[in-house]
Amino acid sequence: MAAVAASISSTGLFSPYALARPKTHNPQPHKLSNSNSKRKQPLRNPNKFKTQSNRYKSPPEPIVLSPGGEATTYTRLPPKEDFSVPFLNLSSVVKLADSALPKIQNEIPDLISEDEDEVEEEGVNGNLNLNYGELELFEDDSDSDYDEEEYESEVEEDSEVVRFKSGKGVNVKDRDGVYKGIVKEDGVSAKLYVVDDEDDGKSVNIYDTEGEFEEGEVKEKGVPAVMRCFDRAKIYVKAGDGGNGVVAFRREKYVPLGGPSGGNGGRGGNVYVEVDGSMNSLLPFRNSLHFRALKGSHGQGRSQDGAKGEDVVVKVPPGTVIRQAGKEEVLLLELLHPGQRALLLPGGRGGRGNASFRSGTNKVPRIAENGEAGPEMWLELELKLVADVGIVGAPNAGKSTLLSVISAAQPTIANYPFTTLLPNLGVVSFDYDSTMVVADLPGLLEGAHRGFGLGHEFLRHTERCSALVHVVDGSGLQPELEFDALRLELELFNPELSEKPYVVAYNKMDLPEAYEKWPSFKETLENRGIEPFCMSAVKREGTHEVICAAYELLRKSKGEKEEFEGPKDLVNLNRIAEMVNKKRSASINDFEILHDSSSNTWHVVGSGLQRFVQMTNWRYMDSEIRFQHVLEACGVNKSLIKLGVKEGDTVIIGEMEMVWRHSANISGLSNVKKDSVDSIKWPQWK
Ligand SMILES: Nc1nc2c(ncn2[C@@H]2O[C@H](COP(=O)(O)OP(=O)(O)OP(=O)(O)O)[C@@H](O)[C@H]2O)c(=O)[nH]1
Ligand SMILES: [Mg+2]
Repeated sequence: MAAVAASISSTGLFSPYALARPKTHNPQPHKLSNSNSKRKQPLRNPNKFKTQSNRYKSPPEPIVLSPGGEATTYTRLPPKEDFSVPFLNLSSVVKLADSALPKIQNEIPDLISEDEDEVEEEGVNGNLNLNYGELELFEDDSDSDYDEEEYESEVEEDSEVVRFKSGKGVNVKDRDGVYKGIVKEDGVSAKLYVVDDEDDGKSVNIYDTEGEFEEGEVKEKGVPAVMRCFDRAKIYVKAGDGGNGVVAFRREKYVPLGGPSGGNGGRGGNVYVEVDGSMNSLLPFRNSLHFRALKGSHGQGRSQDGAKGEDVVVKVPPGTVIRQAGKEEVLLLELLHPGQRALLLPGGRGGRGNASFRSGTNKVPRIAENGEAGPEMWLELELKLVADVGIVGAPNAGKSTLLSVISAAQPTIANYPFTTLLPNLGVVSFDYDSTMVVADLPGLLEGAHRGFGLGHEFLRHTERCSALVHVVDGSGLQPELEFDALRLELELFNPELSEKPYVVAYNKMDLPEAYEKWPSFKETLENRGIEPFCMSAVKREGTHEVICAAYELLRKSKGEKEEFEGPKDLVNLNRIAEMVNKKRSASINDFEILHDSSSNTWHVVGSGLQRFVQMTNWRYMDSEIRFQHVLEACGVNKSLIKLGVKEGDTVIIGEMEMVWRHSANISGLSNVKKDSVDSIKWPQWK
């Protein structure tokens, strides 16, 4: 400790470190590979940065709810260009029940006459590098707004390779007719054999892969962007930096030697997360994903402290789960109830002005601190619906119709699969006290557990439901098989789901084909100990019984849960902020030294020390002296010497890169002019 100040006073060098400059101030040599690359990036478009300051002033707009009386209906069709699933060619629609249909494979030879051999050779039995076998592409030609120019597929004459352009979905199915996903990205290429079917003028395309489709890829691409954003979002949050403290002295008539009067910087703004009951999806985060709280103002002369930076509040819908990006397994927060507010990131502390450094031994301190940098992080948000009962079933089974009949919700109903892309919520009220929230979920397909169709995106929503209603389309070919396939999907996705209590509702009883099959369906299920209900959702017959049975299950399961779990602990919503604060208050004495012998570099790592370096304002001479003093006091110098640091080695602490110089009398460090060091008392580092 003594030697440092001694050598400064005697030699005028900053010893043991010469060249003590922050890395960012020193553009030449000693730049290390791990130096902050962000700072080196040139501003590509400075205008962008100007507008960003307004972003956090306008938190995401809540989605306007469609009128639904007492019910909350969450139907919101995404912008047209964002999805392409609903406009399927009906002839190519796949339902769970379609597994019993004659396979499309058998139809192909009829459609292809001359090219049959070629198809057999290259297209069908060719080298398909896929796990799930051969695929078939069905172009989306039922879209009335179909724009030839927008969707250009270049067919190269000899190779028949088609390159897709984005903005148009092409549905991919395998030979069993099972829907696999959508080609939606630009430039995905596939080998197509385009064969015109003269009867209806449509074309049939048989797919041979170019290798672009990986199973995982299909899943990601298969979900239109709007749906990926509906219940998942990645956002960036940053708390405001603290304002800088300043060095100032009081100068006033008749007040000689007025003393230091530099004010402290203001604290940076905090980042909060708040549950907004009027929101129902994470779609607003599609357009705004950076949330930055404002920086605290700098201190001023006359001991004026800077103002606090403005906070930013990120509004999320109820049922949002927050994780740190890249560490998905660690759940940070779960926000369920409207009005809940969590302090996520506390703003940086304001730097102290020179008035705060005044002490009995140093009455004219020429030192002030930088404001502390506000913490920042990327967060993964995931929305899990908070519904009591989930309606599940194959596409087109009548799930939305059922919801529209039992609640005031008005979901879109239409005679094509995947009408429902976003879950709809409806409130079913029996009387004042007994209500339940029912979610109509998008149709399930075989393979949903592997992410096909709307797969994972929506099965997840059923996780929170206490009971399920299985709607079975009675007009399908084999309703029993459809039901079994659905149960299997749920089980494969999550065995816990299949253990939830459920009601089976056999729908479309008004249709003769459904009516005829009802006795055999009922018998099959009864033999397995399940009591199915029959109903006609459009005619509102039998729906009341179904929903009463679901309510009964819900009541029972809620009672059991309470008995089992007991009262829930109050959750500490400010957990993350506490973690940040704990890290901030890490002692300056806790550090580690890493040595890179190839470049003779020593890294001193410790959050307390790094924070100290970041807050040191190098413009002031006294800051550098204090810096040396702190390094000595917390034992960095001693440790380095002990580890064998050599003259000329590079030492890196946080943003600082320095060169080590032994002082002339290194061996007598602790004995030299001890008094001269202790004569200046620095305020304790906090
Ligand atoms: N005849 C008859 N048709 C019905 C009945 N229930 C629903 N439908 C029809 O079946 C079609 C599909 O109904 P939806 O309620 O949209 O089906 P869904 O299960 O929500 O379909 P997706 O959202 O696409 O998964 C519509 O044309 C309805 O009119 C019923 O009880 N009888
Ligand atoms: Mg629907």
